[in-house]
Amino acid sequence: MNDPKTPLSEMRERIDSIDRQIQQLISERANHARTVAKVKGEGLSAIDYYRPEREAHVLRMVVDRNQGPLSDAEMVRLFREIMSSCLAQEDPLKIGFLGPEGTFSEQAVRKHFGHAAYGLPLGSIEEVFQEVAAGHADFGVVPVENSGQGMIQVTLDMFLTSDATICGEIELRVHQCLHSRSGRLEDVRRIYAHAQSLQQCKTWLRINLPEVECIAVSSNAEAARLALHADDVAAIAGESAGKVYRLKTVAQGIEDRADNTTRFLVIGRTLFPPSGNDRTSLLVTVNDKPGALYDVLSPFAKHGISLNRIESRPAHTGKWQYAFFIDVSGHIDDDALQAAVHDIGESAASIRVLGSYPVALP
Ligand SMILES: C=C(O[C@@H]1C=C(C(=O)O)C=C[C@H]1O)C(=O)O
Repeated sequence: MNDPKTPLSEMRERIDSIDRQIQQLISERANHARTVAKVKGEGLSAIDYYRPEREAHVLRMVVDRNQGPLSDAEMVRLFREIMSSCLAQEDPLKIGFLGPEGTFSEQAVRKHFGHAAYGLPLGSIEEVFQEVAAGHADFGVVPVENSGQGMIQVTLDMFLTSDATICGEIELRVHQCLHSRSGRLEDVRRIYAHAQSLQQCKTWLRINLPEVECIAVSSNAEAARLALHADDVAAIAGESAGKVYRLKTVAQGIEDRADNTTRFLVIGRTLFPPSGNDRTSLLVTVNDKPGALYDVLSPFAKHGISLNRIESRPAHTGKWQYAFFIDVSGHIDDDALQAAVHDIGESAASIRVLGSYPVALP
């Protein structure tokens, strides 16, 4: 006990022993997951085995059991990666996202599907929808809303013209950084970033770099790529984009709102069963007549369903026709929601269930 190294080496031995057990259990788990996959059918691909509702349930149990010291989000991340590797034993899920590498969309893909999934960087939100529809990607991940700036209209409008379903939602805390080749604030004369990111950092830019020219480009990762070519150019992007393009960080956490969060949707081609804590997205079009919106909303109150969100867009089907994107609590298999959808169908021009999916995990 007098040797100060003894307690340390004892602790390390204990950690080694725990690691051996963890590793053995992970292997055992992977074997079970493989057996489950065999039960579901031989020779199928990952998308046939993948059960988002079961994964959400597994992760909620992880949160319920968690007693620290690691946070719920950390525990969920670790278990997500274990499930990701278990599922990818067959062949990995292919996930389309708004590229290039290093975007917040890619971070959302990793948060939801883990690192064993195959990420397919695509050129635009439209392309993500197209590649999912064509079957080139199993799922797609698209941004839909930012806590400070509201809805991303391109994404909403894609649901008006495509058959995409919604299979999940992801909430990502967005931390913005300023990156450049030199890493020195005094060198910066021009800043590249996605328009949304410039908006999110407006106050910081006004205070710290009032004279600098700000230029909007197609993505933050593209901004980082451009910053590689000159010493007086900086890019606003996430930490991972800075790493991908080997830039130095001039400043971090430069977003104006401390709770800056972007919500992403997982899009696919099918609907999944209930997970126990779900949200349903509906697309309702109405004709221009008195009380149209009242007729859409009153069935939710009548059947005791909580409305989470409503957003209106021009419907593209005719002048002055409107499409309402409505998110409610519950799964479309619930009797109350079935009844509400039936009632709305009586008065609305059309109603479509975009998807029922597990509420975002931490
Ligand atoms: C093992 C299963 O299949 C897949 C793998 C899971 C896992 O590793 O826990 C969970 C759901 C499925 O995506 C299952 O359905 O239980």
